[in-house]
Amino acid sequence: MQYLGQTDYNHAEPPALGILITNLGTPDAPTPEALKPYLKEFLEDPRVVEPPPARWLWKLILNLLIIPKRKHSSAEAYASVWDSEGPGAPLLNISQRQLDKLKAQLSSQLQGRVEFALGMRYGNPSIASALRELKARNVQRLLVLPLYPQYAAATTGSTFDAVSAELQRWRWVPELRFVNHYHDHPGYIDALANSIRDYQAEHGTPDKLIFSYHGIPKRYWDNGDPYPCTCHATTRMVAEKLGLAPDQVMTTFQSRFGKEEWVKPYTDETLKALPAQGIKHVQVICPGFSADCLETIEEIDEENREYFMEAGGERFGYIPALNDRDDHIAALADLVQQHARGWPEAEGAVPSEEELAARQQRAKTLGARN
Ligand SMILES: C=CC1=C(C)c2cc3[nH]c(cc4nc(cc5[nH]c(cc1n2)c(C)c5CCC(=O)O)C(CCC(=O)O)=C4C)c(C)c3C=C
Ligand SMILES: [Fe+2]
Ligand SMILES: [Fe+2]
Repeated sequence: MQYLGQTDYNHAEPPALGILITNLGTPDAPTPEALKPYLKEFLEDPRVVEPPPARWLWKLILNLLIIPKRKHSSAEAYASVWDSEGPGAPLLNISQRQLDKLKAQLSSQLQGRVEFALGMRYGNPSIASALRELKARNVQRLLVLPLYPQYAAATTGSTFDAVSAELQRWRWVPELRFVNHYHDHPGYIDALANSIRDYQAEHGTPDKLIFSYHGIPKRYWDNGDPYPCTCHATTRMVAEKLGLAPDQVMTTFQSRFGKEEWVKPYTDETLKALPAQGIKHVQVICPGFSADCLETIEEIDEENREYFMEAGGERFGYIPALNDRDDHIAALADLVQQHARGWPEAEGAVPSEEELAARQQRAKTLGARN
């Protein structure tokens, strides 16, 4: 095994703090050909589908039965949300805007050299490519911020796997910090509450405000995944902030995959049942999605809207994800600042002119060789 190293390392170049933001990722195009490798990478991840004891059997079923069928329906769903601007996938476009705004906000707030990159867990730009970009910019301290507010092994845990798999290949491993979750961060809760107020100022208040989170199989929760509990915590904190009574809000789980039981209540079944209980006006917010994507635009705002209206609902509102709202970016910037504290150089110990000159001198003497 040849570890990745830089043989012409420049000792005079000041080291940088790297901020890597990540999200789930998206196919390169809304076509069955592009969906095939994306779904394969995604669904072969053992953090996502914790495989039965015979892993080879799951891979066989996945590649021979599931992907050949699903790549067509998924491509169709992606085509319906594909943007005409930017790279196309909403998740990627929005993530890029989040990165640019976070960079603009933090560059003036953090001291010393700071470099930023965006990496996707599946598809492109990959986490490995983003890390190499940061390495090329002399990042020696790394802060990873997965844009999943609630920790889940399938998302945050899997991101850790991808980051560490890449770093295991490096000769000079950077110092590493990894944000685990921010489901209860005051800035995040405020931004959600503000986004609800903004939406309701225009569209009125509903009979029920539904907080819909991506689900996980119930088995994962039974085995110790904290995810459903932290989803409930986010709902409770936002409801308290808005002064809403417990019966005015509800937490549900969407995006089931496969036949086993997932955490309940299910978003789709709830929306189909509510009109018969006299709840005719709902608004849905998806706080677990930091950016709008297939699962919010197509699944909630199209598919689930239809379920509700067909069941006798009268008004359905989808409250957009926090995306690149200023208060969301401010919350993320605060999170980065909190986690970047206490690193000697990140605190502002930028090398002095004399130190830089001395480093240059040493570099010359050493022939700039590592
Ligand atoms: C067993 C399968 C899946 C688990 C577990 C799972 C957990 C999980 N996912 C997200 C966030 C997103 N998922 C997205 C798409 C998506 N998810 C699954 C399956 C599982 N997810 C599939 C097969 C897909 C692909 C789309 C499809 O074919 O239906 C997305 C959207 C990506 C996009 O490009 O827009 C996000 C975001 C979380 C937060 C989570 C566990 C907490
Ligand atoms: Fe998912
Ligand atoms: Fe979905």
